[in-house]
Amino acid sequence: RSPWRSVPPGPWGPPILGQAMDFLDKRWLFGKDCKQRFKDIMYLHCFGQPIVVFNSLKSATELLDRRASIYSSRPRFIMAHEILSGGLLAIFIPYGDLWRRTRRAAHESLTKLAVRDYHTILHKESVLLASALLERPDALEKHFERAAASAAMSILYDYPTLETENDKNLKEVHTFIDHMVWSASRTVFLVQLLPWLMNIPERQVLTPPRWKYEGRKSFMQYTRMFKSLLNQVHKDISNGSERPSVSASLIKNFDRNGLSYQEMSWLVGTLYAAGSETTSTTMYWWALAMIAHPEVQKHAQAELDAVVGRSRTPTFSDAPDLPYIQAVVKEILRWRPALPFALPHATTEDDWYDGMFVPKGTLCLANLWHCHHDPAYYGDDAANFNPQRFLDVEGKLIPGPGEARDEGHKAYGFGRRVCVGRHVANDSLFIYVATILWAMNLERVRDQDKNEVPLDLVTFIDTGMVLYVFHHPCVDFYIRYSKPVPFSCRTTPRFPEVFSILEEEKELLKA
Ligand code: HEM
Repeated sequence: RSPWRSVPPGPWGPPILGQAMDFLDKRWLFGKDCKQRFKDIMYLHCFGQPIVVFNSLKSATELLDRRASIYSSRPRFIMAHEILSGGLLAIFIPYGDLWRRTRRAAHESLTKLAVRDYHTILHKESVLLASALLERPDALEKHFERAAASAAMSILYDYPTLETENDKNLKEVHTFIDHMVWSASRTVFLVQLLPWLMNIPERQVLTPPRWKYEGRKSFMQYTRMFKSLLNQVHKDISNGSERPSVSASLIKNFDRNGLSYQEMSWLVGTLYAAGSETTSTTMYWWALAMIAHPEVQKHAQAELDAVVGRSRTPTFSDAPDLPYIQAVVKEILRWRPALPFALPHATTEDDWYDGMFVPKGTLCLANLWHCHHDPAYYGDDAANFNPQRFLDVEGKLIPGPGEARDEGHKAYGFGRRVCVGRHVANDSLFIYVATILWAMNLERVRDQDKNEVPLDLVTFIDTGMVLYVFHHPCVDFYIRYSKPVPFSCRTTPRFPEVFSILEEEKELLKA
């Protein structure tokens, strides 16, 4: 059976051009009729690049999870990965020995058990976040960004808590992320289209390729930055004054990891790049869900009052008794996955699926947005925010549906490339959500006439990290972080002692 059969012709005439144009108009990807139009799996052969889009959990998990041995590479990101990052950016490393070594090292530092070492950091950040939200609810997004950045820097480098985002090192790391994302997402570099340009030597006389020279120069500059952050932890280890951090654990296991110092420094830098904005974006969506669904807040707060009480903030030891809060975290990752297409995978061998040929080098995208809103898995209310779907009649957590049984969603991706930071992410989201809801009510802002300002629950905005999907002069198609249209909210403390308890805990956690 020809793979083309699964793709209806587009409105622009000849099938190939029609499909390409359809692909450009990416709104349909998020649309309700996506599956009706394109079935479970969509195959596109566009300007030499085979692309597969999975529109159902069944096909995505069948290939990306169960056939992970051949579906776990990444497409080439020549400028962002190979030049700017010297081939060391863990999220884009192709399947092979280097990826295996970096993945193993990252995994060992971020297991469910290892992440417990960072619970104090996360607890402290949650208290700071709650205080900041009570003081200045108008800067909602900024507070989530600061908390995620500060937690990530502390967990990765044992960095002191960041009061603002004006820290010099943090700014440098963000400059790198912006540079990397920009060069990964646009057809700004001809080399992405014509990879043979990589063979032009940097120092030849006629037309020296400045992009290559500049890229390599930036790589050296970023390497110095990541190494200097790691050096600080190294010094602390030598003085015997180090505290738990991912860098410390990597340095101590240096011999076993088989990673060079440079590879290690880039691995930790990548973990920051991968973990910071995903977490803050998810929190931003969560705040939107809370003000749109006051009944969910009430339910969660009743659980918090029963389990935690009103004399202290929630802690990680409360987690087993807070199933509704855990369900809220699962639901937000399902309802609004921060990366609606996860990250692209690439195949390392030819394959067949359901009578369709998937050639080696195919770029594979899971349409998580659609998978997570599929009524076949999540019922008729799949489009709604409803944490109850993860609980049984007694209020206990239940496994997710079918192929999503582990987490209840696939927001962390698939197979061997599944998000290595998911335990940190889950724990961060849990404690932030629990502490904020314990401390305050989040409400919709009202205008002068006391009317509720409408919320846009679906629209995406074109800011934030951009994911490269496909480069071509005619088709510059890329998928972005899903982010809500900016909104603000009002916060009110739930009871008078909230401020004093938060202040006390801040002091305690400082010590
Ligand atoms: C809510 C927060 C997060 C979300 C939604 C998220 C989502 C994802 C997704 C969808 C992928 C791609 C998986 C695939 O290719 O199938 C991924 C990969 C990755 N994530 Fe996360 N992530 C989050 C937080 C974090 C954190 C906190 C860290 C680090 C501490 C992290 C580190 C990574 C790394 C290193 C990869 C690349 C794995 C590889 O290519 O082998 N992520 N994440």
